[in-house]
Amino acid sequence: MPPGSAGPAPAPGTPGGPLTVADVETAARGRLPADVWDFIEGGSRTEWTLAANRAQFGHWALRPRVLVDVSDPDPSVELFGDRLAAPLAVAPMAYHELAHEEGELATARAAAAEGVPLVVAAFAGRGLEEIATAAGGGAPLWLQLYWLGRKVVDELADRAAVAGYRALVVTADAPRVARRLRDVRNSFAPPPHIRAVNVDGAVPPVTAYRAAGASAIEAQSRDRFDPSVTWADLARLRERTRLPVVLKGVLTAEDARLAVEHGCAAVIVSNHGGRQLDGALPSLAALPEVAEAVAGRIPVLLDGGIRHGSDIAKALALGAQAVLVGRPVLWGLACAGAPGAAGVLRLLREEFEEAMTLAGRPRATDFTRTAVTPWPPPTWSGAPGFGEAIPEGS
Ligand SMILES: Cc1cc2nc3c(=O)[nH]c(=O)nc-3n(C[C@H](O)[C@H](O)[C@H](O)COP(=O)(O)O)c2cc1C
Ligand SMILES: CCCCC(=O)C(=O)O
Repeated sequence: MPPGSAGPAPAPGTPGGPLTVADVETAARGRLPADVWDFIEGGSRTEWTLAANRAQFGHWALRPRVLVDVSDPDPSVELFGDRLAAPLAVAPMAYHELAHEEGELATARAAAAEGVPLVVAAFAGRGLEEIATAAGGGAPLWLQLYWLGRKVVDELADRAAVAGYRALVVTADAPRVARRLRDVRNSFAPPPHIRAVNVDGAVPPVTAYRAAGASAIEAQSRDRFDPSVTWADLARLRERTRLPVVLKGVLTAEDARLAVEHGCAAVIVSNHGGRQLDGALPSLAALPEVAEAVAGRIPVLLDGGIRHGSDIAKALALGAQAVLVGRPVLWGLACAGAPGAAGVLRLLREEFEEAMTLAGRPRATDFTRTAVTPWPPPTWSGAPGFGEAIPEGS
């Protein structure tokens, strides 16, 4: 049990429980050791991109339609042959046991209860087969991969296929883990009982890299991530596996086009939650150009800063078919284990359903480009226009 806590906090949706994702965040903070909190919450360097991810949602406003029959809103969407209860998935995050002792097993149960995919991280603390058992077929599982050498990647891809995973997610924005100053100041390393069991043997445990004034996670990545990989390696993996290959960490039209050309089944517009290239554009700002370049050929997903149902609506309107949510799921886990994480997912789905109903857009696919407008309008002096051309002379 995390220090300072006396049993589970109420999960969202229970009487007296949190009403917003921000409430869950506040409750989680009091339940986690300071260095773990910093690792989860933090971004790289100045944390500009981390803040910009959130701020960008404030630069778009929804355009509601009225007198539309919204008696039966349906937030579900289909991805890779699976029907999802909402256009929502759990983003890959290493070491869920930092938030709760049941780790990814609890998250898998939460995702299954809510009918949304869980992207299991290569650096999960539980075996990918036992996570599949915990999900019990209720949630599609996708496996995230880092470039840890061809042998490790191939083995993980094969195990995922055998265990019934539905997709592979290749993270492309991390040739190494960026410098995260909070982790450096805290000399952060996960405690020794938390191990990346799926890559154990191939990669020395992260605690082996523990050093004063350094992040063990960054040090391990510098030692073991392969920064020489290119599109050719992605193409090779795609040819080798029968699972759809999703590329995570795309922020430009150029890379989106290359992803389509190299046979990716989807792209995830992401800056790794502001944890990799500091100064990179906010993911919502990159979404329109990626969606335009992809032109409907493959699904476009987005993560980074999703904290409300209306954020999901805005992302869909700007070209995403679904979003992934990261930190809030760990906050839910920290508060109340599986029910806490499920509560966060349910809260986001319910908020999204409310947005659908009140915006007069009863299907997820009704959030087209006309469902949002830049805010403040680009013609206002001082408004930068965020992704829209500013008219001459304005
Ligand atoms: C604690 C933590 C660990 C993460 N670990 C991974 C990882 O192992 N692989 C990966 O591709 N992304 C990882 N990410 C990034 C998430 O997949 C996702 O891009 C990001 O958290 C989304 O932003 P959000 O937290 O604002 O929702 C991690 C993020 C956090 C907060
Ligand atoms: C080697 C684990 C990396 C985790 C990660 O990607 C993150 O903390 O953002």
